[in-house]
Amino acid sequence: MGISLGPNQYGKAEVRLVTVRREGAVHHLRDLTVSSALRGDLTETHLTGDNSAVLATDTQKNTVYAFAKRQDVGEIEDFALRLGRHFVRTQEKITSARITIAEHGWDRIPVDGVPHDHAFSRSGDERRTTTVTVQADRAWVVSGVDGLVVLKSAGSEFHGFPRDEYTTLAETDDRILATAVTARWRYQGDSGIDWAKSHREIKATMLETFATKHSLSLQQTLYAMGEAVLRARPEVAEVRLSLPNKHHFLVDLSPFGLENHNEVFYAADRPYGLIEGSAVRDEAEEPGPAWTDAVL
Ligand SMILES: O=c1[nH]c(=O)c2[nH]c(=O)[nH]c2[nH]1
Repeated sequence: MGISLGPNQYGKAEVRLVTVRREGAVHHLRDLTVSSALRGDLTETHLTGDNSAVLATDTQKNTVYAFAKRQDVGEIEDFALRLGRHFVRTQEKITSARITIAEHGWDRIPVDGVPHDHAFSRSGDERRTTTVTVQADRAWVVSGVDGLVVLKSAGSEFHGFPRDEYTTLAETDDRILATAVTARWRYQGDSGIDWAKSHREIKATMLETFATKHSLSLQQTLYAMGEAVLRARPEVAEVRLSLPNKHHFLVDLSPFGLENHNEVFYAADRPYGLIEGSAVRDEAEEPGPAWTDAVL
C-alpha cells in the first residue's frame, strides 16, 4: 500500500519563561514565550513507536529553563540561537531545530515620577518575536513584531475602486486608518547584528512611515512601510507585513437630527479587511528554510 510518513516536526509549544536579574535593589524582568520544533530522522517513532531518537518535549522545556539560569537570556535572537544549536549538536538524529520566541514587555511603575525598582506594569499587547532555524552549522533568523496597534485620524483616503452591483462602500477622502501590525523580517546572516538596535530602528521606521505617508489604501501604506525598512536597514533582506484593516465606520447621527463631520465612529472588530504583502531587496540572500514557515 503506497502510504508513507510525510513532513513532521515536534517540540514544546509556548514555554512561559520569566526571569529576574538583580542589580542591587534594581530588578530586571524578562518575560518570554518559547517554542521549540525539532526535525530529523523521526520515522521510527511514527511507524513503530521506537523513541530512541525522540528528545522528550519535556526535556526541551527543561532545557529552556536551565539555559535561562546558566547564562543571562540576552537578546531573544541570541537565546534562540543557543537553544537551536544545542539541540542540533547534541541529538544525532535531529537535523533541524526551530526556536520561536515572543517577548512580552513590562514597564517600571512610576512612583512619584520615579521608575520603581521591582514593580512593573505590562506594556500592552505588543510583542517582539524571533524565529531561528538551525541546520548543521547554518542558522536563519527571522524577527518581527506582533500586535503593534496604530491609528491615524487624518491623511487616509480610499477611492477609485471598482463599483459593481454589490458595491455599497462610499468613496472617502478622509477616514480613520487603523491596524495592528504583524511584521516579520529576515536577516541576511546570523552574526554581527545588534538585534536590539535593529528591532528598535525597524519599528521606529515602520511607525514613522505609517504616520507620515499619505495613504490612498492600506496596501500602499504596507508597501511604503516595508520599503522604508529595506532602505534604512541593510541587514534586512525582506519584510513581510500582515495588516488587518481595523475599520472605523461613521455613525449615522441623522435620526437624532445631528450631523457627523468625521467625529463619531463605530470601531468594528469583525469582519476586517486583511492586507498582506512583502517588500523584497533585489539582491537579497536566498531565504533558506526559515521564511515560509516562520512568517505567520
Ligand atoms: O485600504 C483599503 N484597502 C482595501 O482593499 C479596502 N477594501 C475596503 O472595503 N476598504 C479598504 N481599504
